Amino acid sequence: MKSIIWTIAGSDSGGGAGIAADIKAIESFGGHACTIITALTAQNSMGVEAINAVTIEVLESQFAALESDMPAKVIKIGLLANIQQVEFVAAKLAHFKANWPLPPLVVYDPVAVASSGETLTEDDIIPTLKNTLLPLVDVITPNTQETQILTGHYLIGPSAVRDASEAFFNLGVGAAVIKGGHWDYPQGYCVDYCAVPGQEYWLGNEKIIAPHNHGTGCSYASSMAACLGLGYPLKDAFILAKAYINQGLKVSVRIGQGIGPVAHKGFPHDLADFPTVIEAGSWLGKELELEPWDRPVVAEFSPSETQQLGLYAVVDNCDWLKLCLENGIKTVQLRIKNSDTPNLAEQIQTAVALGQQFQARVYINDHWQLAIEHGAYGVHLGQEDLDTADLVAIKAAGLKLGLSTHGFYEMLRAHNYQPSYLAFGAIYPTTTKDMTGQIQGLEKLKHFVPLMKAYPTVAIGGIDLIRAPEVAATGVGSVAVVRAITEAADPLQAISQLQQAIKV
Ligand SMILES: Cc1ncc(COP(=O)(O)OP(=O)(O)O)c(N)n1
Ligand SMILES: Cc1ncsc1CCOP(=O)(O)O
Ligand SMILES: [Mg+2]
Repeated sequence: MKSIIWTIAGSDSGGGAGIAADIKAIESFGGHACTIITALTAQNSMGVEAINAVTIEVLESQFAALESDMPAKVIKIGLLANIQQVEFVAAKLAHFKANWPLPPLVVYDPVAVASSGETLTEDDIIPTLKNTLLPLVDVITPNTQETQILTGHYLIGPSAVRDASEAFFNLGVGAAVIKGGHWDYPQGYCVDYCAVPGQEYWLGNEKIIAPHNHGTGCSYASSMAACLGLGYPLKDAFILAKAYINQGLKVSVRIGQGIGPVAHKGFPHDLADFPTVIEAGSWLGKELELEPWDRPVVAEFSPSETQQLGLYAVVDNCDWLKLCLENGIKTVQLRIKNSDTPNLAEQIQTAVALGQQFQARVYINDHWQLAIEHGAYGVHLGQEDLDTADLVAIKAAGLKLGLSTHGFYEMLRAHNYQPSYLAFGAIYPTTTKDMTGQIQGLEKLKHFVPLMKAYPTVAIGGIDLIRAPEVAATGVGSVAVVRAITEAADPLQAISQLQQAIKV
């Protein structure tokens, strides 16, 4: 079933912002948009002529109609035209959060000032917003000006952005997404910030010079709301919203005599529209004073000799490794999770020798120092290893590098390193490893594979003989399995059947 997203916002008679933008963005991501209209604005591409706030009775009737039949997974809020509306909406949200079996997430785009410059709300609305609404907000998506109005922080640099997000947390907001479209820092770049207490994400891309950008704020917040409704983690919703806006800005056109609307072009599919995940150690990271600034981002690892790594067996000892190689598997990983395994170094040495003997690609999981020491073909690392492994040494030793990713954010982070292959997981639930909250599903895999078509790609997690054909049909170059081989009644037959099943 489609996820239901309510948008509580004003209508824009010009069709570029507010409710119109929200519906288009939500539907682009496959959500179902329901509307609660707070004001009928009279505006066009030249500006706002009138704001006709609806009465509380009209607001109430819209809430009542939806609440009884179509409860929301996510509620996105845009224009609230006066203090009474803020108080009324806040009371409703408090009620939903306390009483609904599945409390809705609340995304608030604090539309304080229209892009055309006209004030859309009453001047004295701010204290009421802070006291009643913000404590109920899970994600706030202000621009520079709105951040300044709500927090008092003038965004002159990265530390001020952090201070502003802290100020939002102190007001009871769960997560702050501060949009950098209006600040030119670093010069020529557009940098966006997303934070929850204790964790921050920075995204950047070259500024897109697009005069027709009406409705970008509404569309950004609605995209985030839709992605959260689809169950994407915040950092992935952040990436996708940014890509959606970039995509729309690049093809926006004049409609009317003034500023045209950002275009709505569906789920973003072109890597060129996706922002860069800003790493500490990259030049953008240094500009933003991200720590640790002295850990360089090492890129361009030894490329794979093939895009199609085929059936990929992930095993925890050399007996299994040998059996897989003897039965024709050309990509195998030695994954020994216990670092105290007494003969770890010998096993790695044996695995490397077996790989050479069978002219196969043998990757060593985690133990990159021993992999270098024993001249392994490659290493497979996880996202957390990117913060600790000596990538300079791995690259210098000529080892191939495979990287795990779980979602859009991690995929784009891994892309910064230009590894030898990218793995996407877990595609299905698995008992081999705790992947709680990280199950991607086939639909996301269908997005990942074409976006990362420059790399050999691997799908892992819960794949068996039945699922292997649908996984292979996504175009992924390799299917990695543990239990489908190691727990098969007849492992040799399983290997042969899996090899057949992934031929598309
Ligand atoms: C092919 C492949 N993909 C993903 C993983 C998972 O690696 P990682 O994230 O490092 O987790 P652990 O395997 O170390 O638990 C993998 N091993 N192989
Ligand atoms: C190591 C790993 N990383 C993501 S899922 C997974 C385990 C895959 O095991 P299985 O094929 O048995 O589901
Ligand atoms: Mg690992």
